[in-house]
Amino acid sequence: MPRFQELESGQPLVAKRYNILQSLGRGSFGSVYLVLDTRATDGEQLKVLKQIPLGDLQPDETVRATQEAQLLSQLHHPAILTFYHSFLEGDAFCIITEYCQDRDLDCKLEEVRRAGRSLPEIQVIDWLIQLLLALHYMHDRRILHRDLKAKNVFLKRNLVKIGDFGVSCLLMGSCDLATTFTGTPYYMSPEVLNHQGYDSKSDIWALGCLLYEMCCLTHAFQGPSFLSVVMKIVEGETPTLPAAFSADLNSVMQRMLQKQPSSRPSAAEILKTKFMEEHMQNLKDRFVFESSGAEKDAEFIANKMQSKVHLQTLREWSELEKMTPRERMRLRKLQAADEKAGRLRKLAEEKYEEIHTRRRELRRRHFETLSLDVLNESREDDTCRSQPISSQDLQSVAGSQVESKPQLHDIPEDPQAAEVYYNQDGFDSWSEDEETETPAETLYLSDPQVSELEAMMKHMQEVLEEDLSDESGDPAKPEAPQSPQGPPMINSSLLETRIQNLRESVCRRLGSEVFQRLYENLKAVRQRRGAEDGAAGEAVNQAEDEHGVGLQVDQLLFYEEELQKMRQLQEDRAPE
Ligand SMILES: Nc1ncnc2c1ncn2[C@@H]1O[C@H](COP(=O)(O)OP(=O)(O)OP(=O)(O)O)[C@@H](O)[C@H]1O
Repeated sequence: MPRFQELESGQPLVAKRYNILQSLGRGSFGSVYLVLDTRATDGEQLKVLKQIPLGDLQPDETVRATQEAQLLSQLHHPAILTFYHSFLEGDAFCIITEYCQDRDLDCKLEEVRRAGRSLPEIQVIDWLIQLLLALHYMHDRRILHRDLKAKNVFLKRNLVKIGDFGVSCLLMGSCDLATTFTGTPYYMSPEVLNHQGYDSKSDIWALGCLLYEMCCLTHAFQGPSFLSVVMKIVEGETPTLPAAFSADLNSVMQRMLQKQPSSRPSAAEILKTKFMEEHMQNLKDRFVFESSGAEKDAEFIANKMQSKVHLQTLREWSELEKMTPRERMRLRKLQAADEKAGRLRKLAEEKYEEIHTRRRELRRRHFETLSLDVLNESREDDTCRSQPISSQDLQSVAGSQVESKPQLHDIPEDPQAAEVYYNQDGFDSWSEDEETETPAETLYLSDPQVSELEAMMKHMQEVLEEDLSDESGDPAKPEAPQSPQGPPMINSSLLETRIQNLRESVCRRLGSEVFQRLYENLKAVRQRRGAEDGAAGEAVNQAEDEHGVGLQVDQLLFYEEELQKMRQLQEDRAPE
């Protein structure tokens, strides 16, 4: 199989349809590429290809991973990264997912941190609602995420999408194992660290950590060593949000970070609190506003109104001039356009009034800051724009699907050229009949974008109408997810690969000599188990741990110890 890195345009397509455009990066499981789907029929040509080397995966495990991947492709939620399909190509397992051009939440938070800013509370809540809706949808279907973290939340036109749902399970061969051994410890719950199993409440814990991170731009539980992070999670105090955030939001986060899983609310219970319901209603209104194209209507109307002013100027000019027959003909045409502009103006005034009434209503619902354009900071003054989705972004993303309209300043002064402009501008094609319908110019969002908003609104409406007290009695509802039963299926060869990858990555960053010293040092600290945290922290500091390398080495040692324990368990269970 050709290495994907070598594939460029003109090279063979992957799976006979995907053209690799660029590399997006490397994660702990494999490489990620932006691809062009040459057979896309859904308007989403850009997709993501995740290529995971199979290593020593056994054939039956490969089949199971493919089956599970197919299951994931049947999940449809606007806040869950769409999983299109998976296939085997040479020595790699490939997954095709939706592409999120605004990258992941980890990058976004880093950007905000570097700029010395913070996220406004309303933005945090907008994202929290979407993430809770996604978890609610998955938990209802007895599916757990198990690896929720900022890096697995993607941003697309300011909507959030949880990615890598179940992917770690597909790859580790066991969800229990996946939970313990995927990436970072920062989101691990006390029950996972105490080996008490993972359930839906552990996903809630991880989301609580993420909520803290969105507000404070640092991890909820931090420490200089892996062990110190673990100790804070298991025994430390529940963190509090800074005073800049509301007491209601702080209380939501603290409930999500209860040490006892049973004391944590479910996603639906959080969404059903008065505080969250109000925000959901508010978000729903803004989505209605966006998807109806009302924002673009305003721009359209403004352009048309100014065109009318321009027509008057031209008419006055022509009266002053001695007109040739050709110019008179032109004037007649302009007058006809002028009359149409008059009718249009009337329509425009009505539309304007409608939009302003709606805006006033939105503001009334404690929504002062319509323009929290986190993704597009440059448009700070544009307070009329509703924040979650900017139609300018959508237009640029939709690219060829959306025709750009001529701007007012493009109107030529020369009457002949102006005539061409008016013809292009659609005056002549605007029939009386059409005036009563929605003009084509209001269709600014592409179908997938509108349906995404509509789907999100539908999910919010469902939660708003849901009666939680009915939950237990409804036989049609799937049961809440349970902790996995029975002994975990251990795929030690994949785990070894994971450990090996981690080791190589740290070695590359530190150099093998420094790595070895740090490794031995931390190992000695870990072996004196009861040794206080400070000792491990000190050892880590010796490696100038600004990028968390020491923490990774500490984590590597933890993995190795756990692997040993699991091997021992396997041996004990093996038949004589
Ligand atoms: N669907 C996607 N849309 C846009 N960018 C993506 C998408 N999936 C992954 N990426 C980007 O590709 C890079 C690698 O992603 P990947 O998920 O493999 O690893 P990771 O999240 O960085 O680490 P880990 O494997 O430990 O979770 C990241 O920069 C991520 O933002």
